[in-house]
Amino acid sequence: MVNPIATLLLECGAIEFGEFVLASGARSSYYIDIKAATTNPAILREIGKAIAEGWEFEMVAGVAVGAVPIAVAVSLASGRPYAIVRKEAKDHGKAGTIIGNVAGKNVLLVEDVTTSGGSALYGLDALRAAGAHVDRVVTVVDREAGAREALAEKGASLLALVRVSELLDG
Ligand SMILES: O=P(O)(O)OC[C@H]1O[C@H](OP(=O)(O)OP(=O)(O)O)[C@H](O)[C@@H]1O
Ligand SMILES: O=C(O)c1cc(=O)[nH]c(=O)[nH]1
Repeated sequence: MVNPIATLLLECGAIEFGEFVLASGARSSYYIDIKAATTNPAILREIGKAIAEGWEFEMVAGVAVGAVPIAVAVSLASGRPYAIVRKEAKDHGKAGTIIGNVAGKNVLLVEDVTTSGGSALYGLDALRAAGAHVDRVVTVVDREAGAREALAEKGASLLALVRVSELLDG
């Protein structure tokens, strides 16, 4: 295994086999417990560094909850500000869906795992509606289950630190 992030995911036991229902409603015989990786500071730091060193951007953004620690790690590694896309709009205080001023910014959207791409598409639409320029999504693990194609239809490319086939095929 030459992909250092894939090695870290395997070492922390993030790949589990069993019966799982995914966010999209699909069923799967395996699950990438990405939170096992992103709650580990050493692994989170490496993920943040890999994304910060891999791509150019003015701001990084993530959809709550899973992508938030990743956006923060990328922000700390790059010195660039981050934004959070809420799953539900807040209706009190500074109401709204997006935390951070993304208008007119070249924003890199990050995801922890992509399966159907539903969460990434939601983030893309929300950021664009707020005036951000977003045409790239970087995911830690792409399950190679349609996200790439779904994002391409919206004019965005999906870039993955790890493809699930690398984890499953060894
Ligand atoms: O590509 P998709 O089919 O959208 O699936 C991937 C999404 O599913 C998971 O989120 P989940 O809804 O479990 O929420 P969480 O991040 O709040 O845990 C994961 O964190 C991704 O955001
Ligand atoms: O599609 C999902 O919901 C999903 C799949 C997976 O392997 N890991 C995860 O955290 N979410």
